[in-house]
Amino acid sequence: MTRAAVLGAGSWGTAFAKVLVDAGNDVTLWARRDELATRINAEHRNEDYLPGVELPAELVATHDPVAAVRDADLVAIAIPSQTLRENLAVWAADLPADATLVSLMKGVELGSTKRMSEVIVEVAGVPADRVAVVSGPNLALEIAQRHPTATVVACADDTRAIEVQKLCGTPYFRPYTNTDVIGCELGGAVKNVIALACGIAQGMRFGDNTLASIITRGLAETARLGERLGADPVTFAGLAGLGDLVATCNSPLSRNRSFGERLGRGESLDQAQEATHGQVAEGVKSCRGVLELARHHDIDVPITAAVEAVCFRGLTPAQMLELLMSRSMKSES
Ligand SMILES: NC(=O)c1ccc[n+]([C@@H]2O[C@H](COP(=O)([O-])OP(=O)(O)OC[C@H]3O[C@@H](n4cnc5c(N)ncnc54)[C@H](O)[C@@H]3O)[C@@H](O)[C@H]2O)c1
Ligand SMILES: O=P(O)(O)OC[C@H](O)CO
Repeated sequence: MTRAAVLGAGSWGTAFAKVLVDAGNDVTLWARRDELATRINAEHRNEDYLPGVELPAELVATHDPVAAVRDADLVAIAIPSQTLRENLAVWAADLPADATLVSLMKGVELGSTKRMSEVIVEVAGVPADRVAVVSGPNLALEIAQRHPTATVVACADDTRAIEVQKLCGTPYFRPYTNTDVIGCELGGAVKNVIALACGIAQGMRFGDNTLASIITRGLAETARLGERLGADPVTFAGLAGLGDLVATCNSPLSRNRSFGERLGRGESLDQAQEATHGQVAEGVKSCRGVLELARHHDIDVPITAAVEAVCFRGLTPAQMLELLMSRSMKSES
């Protein structure tokens, strides 16, 4: 039996740990709070993050990261992107030498503008082909409820991607492989920002045409930036691109879309933040990282820039829509 560790017992870490148990692995879940680990072991539930979901009795939770990763063949990480560097610096020395490290996170690091797999390579001191990324239309609660879902396992080493694919495939969770790590990761990080924009439009009570326009033009700016960074443009038409955008931008379960909706209704950043009850809306931080990255490569990302301006520069949602609609006319491509 394969030993797997999942570091982070929030919505996605817990749901992915459940997937790994259902796929037949021996899984330990690390929780930041000792009290949560104890509760998961006693009640087989994680109500704050996955309400109403019964977790498998075989899933073991611990507050001790060393115990969590001991002898693990696969170590998956699901914590807020901006905390990865500091946490991994503590965990790195105890990671088993040959384990595959899997990023479940969707963000861009502020300051360095690095993708999460790049941060893992740097901080854990491992070769890039030992790091895989899982990304796609993967709303945690739906997966925990076993709704049929597809995803992508991206790794520069195709053989390793296939191994991870086998380890996390279940009758309700269908992973495809891809060697385009840049495209898959960027798709996941930028869609959070586009989902904020969709939420803002939703909060302003605009309809489906507006949503579809933001989704499609959001995909265009993601692909434009991705191509410049070396991604395969085809990836953006796949699960980690279009698939994730459609799911996140349309779902009331998305924290990013809900956060945007509050901004669109006129709430402040602090008010919207408070309403997340500590859960992460990655797009709020990543919009700055993505914008920095795009500017560094001289790529135009108007929706990302507009979202960043609403979050941090006092632009109102009405001004944001006006700004986007009054840009100079151009060809679609
Ligand atoms: N929730 C989803 O549906 C989903 C799906 C796919 C990917 N993701 C991505 O997975 C990552 C984790 O998201 P989530 O949904 O599990 O978030 P979450 O907010 O539900 O949980 C985050 C977890 O990280 C812990 N945490 C918070 N601050 C921390 C810190 N400073 N150090 C260590 N741990 C800390 C929390 O205690 C919690 O257990 C994000 O990058 C997100 O974009 C989420
Ligand atoms: O709830 P969100 O907005 O973080 O989105 C969750 C997942 O990334 C959807 O694939």
